[in-house]
Amino acid sequence: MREVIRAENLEKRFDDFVAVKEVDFSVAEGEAFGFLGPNGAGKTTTMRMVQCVSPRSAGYLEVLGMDPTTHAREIKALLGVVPQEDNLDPELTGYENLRTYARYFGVAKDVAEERIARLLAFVEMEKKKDVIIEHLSGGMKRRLVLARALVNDPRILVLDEPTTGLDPQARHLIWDQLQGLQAEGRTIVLTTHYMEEAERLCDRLVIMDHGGVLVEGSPADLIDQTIGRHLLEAEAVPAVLSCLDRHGVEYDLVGRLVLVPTDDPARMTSTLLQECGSIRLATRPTTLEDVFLKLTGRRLRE
Ligand SMILES: Nc1ncnc2c1ncn2[C@@H]1O[C@H](COP(=O)(O)OP(=O)(O)OP(=O)(O)O)[C@@H](O)[C@H]1O
Repeated sequence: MREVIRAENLEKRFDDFVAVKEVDFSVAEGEAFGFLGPNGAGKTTTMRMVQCVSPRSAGYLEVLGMDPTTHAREIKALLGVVPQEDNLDPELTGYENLRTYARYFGVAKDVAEERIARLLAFVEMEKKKDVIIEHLSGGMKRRLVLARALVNDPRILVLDEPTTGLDPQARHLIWDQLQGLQAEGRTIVLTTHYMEEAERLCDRLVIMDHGGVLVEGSPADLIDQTIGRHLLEAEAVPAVLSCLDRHGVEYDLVGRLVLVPTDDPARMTSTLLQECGSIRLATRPTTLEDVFLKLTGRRLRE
């Protein structure tokens, strides 16, 4: 598959603070690629370099075969950007916001009208297209920002926390729309601190922390390689810990819980129940949150 973004040893410094350090990643055409990490991990800073709005301090970066330092205009014309903060013009309507962008990108008037109508339908905002932005809900604004990012018919869609702050229904709608866009063949690059979003949308992702990349892979690979498919959670009482030790089972202690990776949750459950009597335990699929916890000792959202 053709590579559309490549970063090697990418670095961004603000004075003597290194916000992004020695980051490597590559994005293939048509895939959904994610940056998952807690606040301050360096996700937005990385995205801004890709979007050609913040020059890199060191390293190599190529977007659609071009260097953002020398070809910012050409790259920007081929990107659709959903920034972290909604920056729609609050005094204009949704339709007017889209039309302003179409003019900015020099889209011919008749093409723009047809495209804006199609995009408003796509994000389910036809009925509200003439309402001024400040009278819309957060989810509606987010959908309009997504539609606006598509006005120039971009090859790559770059989204910085597309669903932060939205309720579950609004979030699911955006997820469906992003999956639809990927099915059309567009490349999707997104940042998120929601592990569910990363698991659901991303073919591959990097997990970032403190400006660096911890691991890269598909959600399933990262889970398999770091922990395994299932986790058993039990109270970290002495009877449980000594039972696990007796059986030579590895575990992690997190607060008052013991987390036990297992390929056979039913067997592990019955062993513990037989040997420890009445204890509280549960098994569940491993998540990327668990992967992050395992790698850093911290939760994604603390
Ligand atoms: N213009 C700037 N000047 C100085 N420091 C900055 C600047 N922009 C970002 N930083 C710092 O760089 C680090 C990474 O910030 P960044 O916004 O990339 O994190 P993030 O992973 O996107 O986090 P969030 O999930 O909160 O958006 C933070 O410590 C931030 O304070």
